[in-house]
Amino acid sequence: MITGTIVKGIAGFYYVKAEDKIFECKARGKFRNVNLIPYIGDLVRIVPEENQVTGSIVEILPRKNLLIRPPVANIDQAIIVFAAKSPDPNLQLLDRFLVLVEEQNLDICICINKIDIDMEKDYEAIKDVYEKAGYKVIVTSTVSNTGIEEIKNELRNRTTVFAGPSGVGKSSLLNKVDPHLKLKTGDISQKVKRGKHTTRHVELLPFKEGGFVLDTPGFSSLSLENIAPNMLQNYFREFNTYRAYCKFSECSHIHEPQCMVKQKLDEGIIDKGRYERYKLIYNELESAKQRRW
Ligand SMILES: Nc1nc2c(ncn2[C@@H]2O[C@H](COP(=O)(O)OP(=O)(O)OP(=O)(O)O)[C@@H](O)[C@H]2O)c(=O)[nH]1
Ligand SMILES: [Zn+2]
Repeated sequence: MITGTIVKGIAGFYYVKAEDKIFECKARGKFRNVNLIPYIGDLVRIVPEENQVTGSIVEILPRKNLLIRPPVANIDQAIIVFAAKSPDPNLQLLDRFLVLVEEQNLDICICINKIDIDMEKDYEAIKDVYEKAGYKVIVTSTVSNTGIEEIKNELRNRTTVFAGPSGVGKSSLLNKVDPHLKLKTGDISQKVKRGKHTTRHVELLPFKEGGFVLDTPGFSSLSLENIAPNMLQNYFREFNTYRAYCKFSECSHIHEPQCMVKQKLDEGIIDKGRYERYKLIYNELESAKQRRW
């Protein structure tokens, strides 16, 4: 019996990477009977057949976590990729990504790519805002090879989901850190054309220096509607230090008096843009909640 990681699943077969080989495996009935379904990312024990190509999964080892969208187990971290230019950074979208990932309790790293075409270096101000909020920010360019080593350091021996809007350079970055990955890159229209003919499976790609990356657009939807409004503050990590000092324990940090979050906003310690986006998402979640009643 050997231990490996499920890297993809197609039509009832699970592909398990173990001892530097990929085994095509069927799941044995034993754990199916107790309603255990293997997920991509699961660490499993397999019994290889003599041919060393096929085998059976006989046990699923305990999971560290399980993402629902995309459905993957044992993810260590998310790298959220944005472009400094082309497409211009949409911070409202970035904060939504962050909320979703914070909710999943993963380590987070923000990557600002394409800095080679940001002549005014506008990305520096964005980097500053998110570093102050408590995030690690890596700036990269696949053209000038900036930050590639830093991304490698993040990926090594961990399982990472790469997320971010279309066209920011996620595939280009992954190809830079490991040319073996050979991901398709290009302009969006080309990809859409190709997309019609290829089914995209969720797949963990083994990183040559150890670890896995998840090849997927990441989060297929950025609907936050399932988050209760009063939970949202937990996912703006720069509020964490202060919210215990608000007068009201149920403080939403919007209209209550003696709110420490608002005080820190006035003092310039909490970023105004981040706070405005918090308010926007909060109000949106409130209206979604009202609609449900
Ligand atoms: N100037 C510049 N262009 C880049 C950089 N990285 C990627 N690009 C270009 O940006 C375009 C999109 O890159 P992709 O790697 O396909 O982007 P993606 O994020 O994987 O896109 P989706 O698969 O649609 O989510 C391509 O034309 C790349 O050549 C960079 O650092 N600088
Ligand atoms: Zn408050």
